Amino acid sequence: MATLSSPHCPSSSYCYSSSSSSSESRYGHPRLVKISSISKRLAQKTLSRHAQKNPNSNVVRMQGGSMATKTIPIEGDSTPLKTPKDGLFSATSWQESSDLSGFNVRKDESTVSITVVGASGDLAKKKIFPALFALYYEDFLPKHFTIYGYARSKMTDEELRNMVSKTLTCRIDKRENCGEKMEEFLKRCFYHSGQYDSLKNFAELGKKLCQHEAGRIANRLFYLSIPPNIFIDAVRCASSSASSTSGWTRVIVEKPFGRDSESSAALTRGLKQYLKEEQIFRIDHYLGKELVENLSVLRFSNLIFEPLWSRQYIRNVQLIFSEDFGTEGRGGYFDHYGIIRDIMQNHLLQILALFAMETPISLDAEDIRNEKVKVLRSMRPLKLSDVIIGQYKSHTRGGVTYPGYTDDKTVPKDSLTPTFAAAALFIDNARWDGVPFLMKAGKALHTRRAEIRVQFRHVPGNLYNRNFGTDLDQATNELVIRVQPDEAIYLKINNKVPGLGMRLDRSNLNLHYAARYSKEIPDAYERLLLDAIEGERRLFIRSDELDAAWALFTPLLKELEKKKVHPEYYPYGSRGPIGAHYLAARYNVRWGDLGLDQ
Ligand SMILES: NC(=O)C1=CN([C@@H]2O[C@H](COP(=O)(O)OP(=O)(O)OC[C@H]3O[C@@H](n4cnc5c(N)ncnc54)[C@H](OP(=O)(O)O)[C@@H]3O)[C@@H](O)[C@H]2O)C=CC1
Ligand SMILES: O=C1O[C@H](COP(=O)(O)O)[C@@H](O)[C@H](O)[C@H]1O
Repeated sequence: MATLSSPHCPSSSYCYSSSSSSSESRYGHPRLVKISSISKRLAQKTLSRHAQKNPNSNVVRMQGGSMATKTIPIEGDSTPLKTPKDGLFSATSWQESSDLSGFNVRKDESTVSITVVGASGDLAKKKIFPALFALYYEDFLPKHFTIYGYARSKMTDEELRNMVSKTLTCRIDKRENCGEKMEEFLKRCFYHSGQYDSLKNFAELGKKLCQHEAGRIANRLFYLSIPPNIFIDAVRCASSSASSTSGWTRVIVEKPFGRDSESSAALTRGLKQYLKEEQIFRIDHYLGKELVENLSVLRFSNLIFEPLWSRQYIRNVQLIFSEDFGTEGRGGYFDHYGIIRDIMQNHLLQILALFAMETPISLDAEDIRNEKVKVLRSMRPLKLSDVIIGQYKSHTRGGVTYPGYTDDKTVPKDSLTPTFAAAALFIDNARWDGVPFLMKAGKALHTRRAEIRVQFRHVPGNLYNRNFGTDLDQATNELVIRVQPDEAIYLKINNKVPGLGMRLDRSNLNLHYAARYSKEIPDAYERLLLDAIEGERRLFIRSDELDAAWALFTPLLKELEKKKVHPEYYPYGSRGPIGAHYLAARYNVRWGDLGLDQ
């Protein structure tokens, strides 16, 4: 953290300070690194992957287990490091030492301690521990790692393990030794009970972490899986009492990052009292989804897409999120935020930024984030007239009654909080001038899906126009990127129906992931946790991105609240409010997900 101090680890003569890690990201590009801050295994894996991808690179290549001493160029570090004969380590010489727990350890080895703050909660159980196990199972965690759960609830290590074990699963495509792997993983999970605002309790945690780190270079990752009103307390205490003195300290922060521009800026200021920006990993788990990450690959590594990626060929872009369940169990949280803050201002806007940004100078995190900020700052703040909001009401179908939003006991009966919203957004730059970007997000709808739909313009002077009748929209090409479920990328094209006549239909060129790839798609949290461990920031939100995102939505959110705009009610399990169609029609758009041939 900004000031590194931990009174509990005895100071090491091999104290090594680095705020970033690993020489090479999994994404195959160099970044600011200190090689000794990652484990040997992780470094070897990373470098060998780089070597495969970049056969001409002068980054050191591994040949079997043996490797001659070679120079590794480290960006941002003028002193070339040497690699010893049998592996990849820092320039410090080999040392054996007797550590706190009496084991012999090499002081130039590193370890990662991951503390899940709020370990007793829903997200920790549902996502964080399973993702950590998946990383362990796939051999992605460093050799020396320890996981700590931290929360106020009283629990023993064994009770934490028992709780965690209930949500761990093994890869469907790789079931070997699953039980054994779970046992091994659980043995490396521990629990410490403490208050989020107690320096003393965090210091006790720090002491325990030191024991596990056993004199190695200690890297510490704190995952704040707690309500946002206690973020700053937890960061203050972790920073003062439990940060690393010898390696890096990073903090993953979960959304919501405030409710508007002001509260978000206050949160950022609060965090930056104790952390540097590069230590803060603001998570938006949609950025960790496979098809969202693939957006850049699709655009920038295929000749056929990028030339079409502008107002010249694209008529509109649709970003659609729907869930077929309500706020069940999370009504208390949700009522304070609503769907615009919960989904649009972050997940959908992040996808939009990746979709619409200009080509970054490189794949480096800062270059990508610079382009995202530029596109966000080129957008017009949302106008109330370009937004419609809805709220689900109770509905009975097939003898089953589904509850309305305000039937939830934690939601006020007169709540106006939107559970559905549709909006038209515009980017005022040369590439996208006049192209509507339509967003739609809702809970308790007829289906669960997240997708990006790109509708192209009509073919000018189309020779086959008369085959389509009067509805030319039926003949436009549409590219669909289905983020979930059942990941797919398909392009709707016009095609001749085989036969002697000349009948055309619309068919799909379909890349269906389940059919094409046998490997199970990792959960977004796996990718993001691994990135945070490796110091890769491209999928995390930088503070200026966050400011730009809030600047777009804050005036609208304030107006909705000030004017007490009433939502349009829609039945649980329906396709949402009819107002969404009128909004789209105003811009000459039809929602692609509601067409006949989705
Ligand atoms: N759950 C989800 O699907 C998602 C959650 N998030 C965000 O992740 C974070 C964690 O979410 P989730 O696990 O659902 O949250 P929980 O409400 O389950 O809270 C996590 C833990 O924090 C402690 N806690 C809860 N309320 C308070 C309080 N008022 N004061 C002090 N401690 C409290 C509890 O632990 P104890 O009492 O043991 O200390 C609880 O187990 C939140 O910021 C949430 O917005 C983001 C996306 C999705
Ligand atoms: O961040 C959130 O995301 C979930 C949806 O995530 P998914 O990965 O299951 O699609 C949403 O249910 C929740 O309301 C929101 O806070």
